[in-house]
Amino acid sequence: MTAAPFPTTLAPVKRISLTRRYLRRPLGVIALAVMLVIVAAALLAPWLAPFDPNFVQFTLTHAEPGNGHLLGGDSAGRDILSRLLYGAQTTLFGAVITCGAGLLLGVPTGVLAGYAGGKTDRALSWISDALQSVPGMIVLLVVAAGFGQNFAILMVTLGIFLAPGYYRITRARALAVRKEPYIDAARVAGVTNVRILRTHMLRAVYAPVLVQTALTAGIAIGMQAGLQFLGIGSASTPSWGQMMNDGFQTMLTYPLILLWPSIALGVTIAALAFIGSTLADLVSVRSEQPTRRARTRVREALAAPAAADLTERVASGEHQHETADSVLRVENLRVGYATQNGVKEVVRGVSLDAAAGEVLGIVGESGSGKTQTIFTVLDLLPPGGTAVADGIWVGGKEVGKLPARERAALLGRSIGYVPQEPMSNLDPCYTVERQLVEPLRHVHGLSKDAARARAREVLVRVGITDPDRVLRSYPHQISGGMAQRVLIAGAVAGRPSLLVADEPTTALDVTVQAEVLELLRELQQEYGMTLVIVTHNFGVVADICDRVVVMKDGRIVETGPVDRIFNNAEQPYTAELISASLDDVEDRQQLDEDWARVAPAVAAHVGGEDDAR
Ligand SMILES: Nc1ncnc2c1ncn2[C@@H]1O[C@H](COP(=O)(O)OP(=O)(O)OP(=O)(O)O)[C@@H](O)[C@H]1O
Repeated sequence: MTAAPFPTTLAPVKRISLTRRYLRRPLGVIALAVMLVIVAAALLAPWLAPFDPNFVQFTLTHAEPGNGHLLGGDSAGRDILSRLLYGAQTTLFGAVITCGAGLLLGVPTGVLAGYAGGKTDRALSWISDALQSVPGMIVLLVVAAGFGQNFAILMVTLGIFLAPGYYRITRARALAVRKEPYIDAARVAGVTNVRILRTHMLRAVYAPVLVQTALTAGIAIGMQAGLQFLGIGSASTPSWGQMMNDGFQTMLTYPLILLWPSIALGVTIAALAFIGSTLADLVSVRSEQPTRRARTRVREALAAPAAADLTERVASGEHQHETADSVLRVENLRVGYATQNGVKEVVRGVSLDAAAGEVLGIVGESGSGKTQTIFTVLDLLPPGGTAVADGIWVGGKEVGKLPARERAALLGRSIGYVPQEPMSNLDPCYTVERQLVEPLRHVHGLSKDAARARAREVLVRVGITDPDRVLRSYPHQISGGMAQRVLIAGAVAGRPSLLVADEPTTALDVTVQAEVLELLRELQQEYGMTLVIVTHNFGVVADICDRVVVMKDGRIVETGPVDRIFNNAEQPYTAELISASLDDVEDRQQLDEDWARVAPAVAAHVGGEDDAR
């Protein structure tokens, strides 16, 4: 038997370090190598430089390369290569001082402002803004007038002016992390603020700080060269800016004198820019988006015809209705994600359908692939997810064959969606009215007044007694149960033919749960909709479903009318799940043991059906 092309159980998630991910980017690796060569040249200058950088030989004035002087001589008769090597020291030293000052000032204050908020945030942000509004170059020239010979002071001053760059990114990151529940949990557990700042906060900001440092170093090197070009700094310390000044004087007659330091400066700044942009790519959201190649790889693995005859690859589930009679029909759906260990397949050949007016329950334990299945139908798979199917039909139309725009229009008009978390599915920036009225106007083409009247009418229908107040409210002004009613109202307001509800009662308390289920059933009957309800709870299935699909590990274990499944489940796994769900007594281990026992037989059974079809 051929080996399965991908793991059949979920692979453990491996965390890949930033360094390893960086080393996979060729452009970043080249830039880093160039930078390392420049750093090595600077550090080893006393050994690599063939001459003293300030040693003057009259015969070397404006000399062409050759005679032991690889890059020739400058206007004062000094060896250009030696001055370049020592100049690299000055340049990198200046960049380190600037970045150090920026880091020391910007990072702790940014983290503190983001974490503490309130007055601290306002005061520190005011200082940062003020610093940015001061013309830095003028201050640098004033400082240069006072400490012209001491370049370190000048670079520290530059670092102070570049600190707001660090401040802004660390403050924004800390503001976001401060709202995370794990920070609240740490506080409740008695972890001190200083410790939270040192651990959680600094860890959260380190990646953007790395990116900022690469960019700041590039800016610092450019500014430093500019100041040295103007003649600021000690004349006895070789620097690239000074060398450019010298070359500039004789640019037309001896262009090579200007060329060498310009190349050194350009290459160094470009290397830092590439390092910065590679890092930015790796730590930004963009890196979570899979590449086209990765998508193709997943699609090929999911559709691999060579593996089609494997027991693991047959479709599971069955169709009860003709395509023309089905409001929803899914055939052999596979969903996968690219991981370091290959393709992780989370839905493994699911076939199901639902007719007009039918209530279909998709039930299964956590991670069984219920949500991924309906997310594919709704076109809501997260960016990393890739789906392949023999076909998905909504209202008799094969959605996969429609152009993206038509598909969005069809889904928007035909399907209403009730999500799991009511509060996080309402935009806190807009009133309930705006959120109900906008889709009715723009998707369903109602006028503003008609849309408002419809929104009010459905709010009343879902049991909201003061619809005008709720319409005026923002999401935080209403309760969770009311928010779920608002979402149900929004889902049915466009009179869809299919209503999909994903664990619609999970986030609600028990009394509200029963009311919401009752409401869904009433609306389904009243509007004649098909209702597909995703749940892990057989109690919900018993309450409102006509038919049920039982899922485990991305496959359908069993499907049938609710009465039959409850009274005479064919699969022991289903029976265990029912009793665990209703009585809450069976333990998890028992479920797993039963599944391990029957899994091969189930796979063979559904495989046989699939082949026959
Ligand atoms: N963005 C993602 N990247 C990788 N794997 C994912 C992603 N989203 C979901 N999965 C995996 O897909 C599998 C199925 O998830 P799904 O959300 O469909 O489960 P579920 O049956 O709806 O469970 P629950 O009731 O807990 O939501 C899980 O193993 C999950 O880890």
